[in-house]
Amino acid sequence: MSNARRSERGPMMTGGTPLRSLDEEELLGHIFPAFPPGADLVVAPGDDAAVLRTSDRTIATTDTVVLGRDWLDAWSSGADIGHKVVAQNLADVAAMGGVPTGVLVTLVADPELSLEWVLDHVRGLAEVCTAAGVAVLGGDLSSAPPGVVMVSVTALGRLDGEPVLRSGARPGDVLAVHGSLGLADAGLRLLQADAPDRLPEATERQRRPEPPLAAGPQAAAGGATAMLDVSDGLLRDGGRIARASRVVLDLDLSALVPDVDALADVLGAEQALDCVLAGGEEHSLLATFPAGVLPAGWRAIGTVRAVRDDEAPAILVGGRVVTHTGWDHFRAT
Ligand SMILES: Nc1ncnc2c1ncn2[C@@H]1O[C@H](COP(=O)(O)OP(=O)(O)O)[C@@H](O)[C@H]1O
Ligand SMILES: Cc1ncc(C[n+]2csc(CCOP(=O)(O)OP(=O)(O)O)c2C)c(N)n1
Ligand SMILES: [Mg+2]
Repeated sequence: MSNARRSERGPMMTGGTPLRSLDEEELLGHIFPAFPPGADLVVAPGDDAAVLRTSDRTIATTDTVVLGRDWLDAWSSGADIGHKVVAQNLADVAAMGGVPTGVLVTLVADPELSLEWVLDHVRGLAEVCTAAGVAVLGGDLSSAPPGVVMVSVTALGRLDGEPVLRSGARPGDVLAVHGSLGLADAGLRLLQADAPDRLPEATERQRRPEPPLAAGPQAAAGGATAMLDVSDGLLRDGGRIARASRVVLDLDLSALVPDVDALADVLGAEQALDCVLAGGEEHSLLATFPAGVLPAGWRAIGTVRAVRDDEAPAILVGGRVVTHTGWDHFRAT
């Protein structure tokens, strides 16, 4: 391979032991010891499939990250990516009102990828699983063309009550958030500007989202009528609740001032507002609750009202339509 081709691949693939020097069994022999034991794991990884003791209703979700689309080698370590891909999956389980129980992990990689990156990656994902009491059930390995690395995680979860859907918001409900808004997008912008140290909290959130997992089942038990995690931006994800529930969500801009202020010194007021309204990858939880029942840790950021004859279901800011769009994988902007 030419040096030019190697340098395109970046440090993940240019130092250490390339995966092509191992066979699959050897690689799995390195990977399995990193996984947490898992109290409900009846058959651990290594057989044709794992066996997990679980509830009678199981939540299932999957999310994938791709090098160059979801992270750059220069920004994130293997452990960061392990943390991120698991956290974003567990956030989807929490957003249904469930408790995550297990994950399956598929790594598809250029054989030049280093074993050291993979082991760091496995350590990062095992850390999140251990902290959340989640078992690693297994996964798959496959090779990929030059420069390609992707990790796909499938998460399972237990549902103790009723699932909280996107479609249950009712006029008169309060719109509330648990967690920060805009930090991960601010971190992305700072990484893109090669200035990650200007707001370390933001770059850390971009690298390692911290979804409030316990707040999902807490919200479900506390009467949440609709819920999701903010992965594509407050307005875009809020719009999904509005359309599924056939209501109008009206954001109260004054409730978002602390989020904007936390970013404005570094990014300026306009970009800070953009991050808060449209920033993806935050994985905070957004939910609606009947008025007067907001559980601890949730803060009201708006209201839910009926759709008028002359309008469609939508999310508004201070009663007005806004044009910030949020993240979309396919649309060229
Ligand atoms: N390729 C696909 N095939 C089948 N279902 C899909 C596919 N991609 C997404 N979905 C489903 O569409 C819905 C929305 O997906 P997505 O926007 O990724 O949700 P989230 O933001 O919660 O991860 C989910 O129910 C998901 O399972
Ligand atoms: C190199 C790079 N470019 C762009 C982004 C920004 N980005 C990637 S995915 C995404 C949105 C969330 O991802 P998605 O797969 O849509 O999550 P889901 O909604 O399925 O949970 C954003 C803002 C990034 N993190 N890294
Ligand atoms: Mg998804």
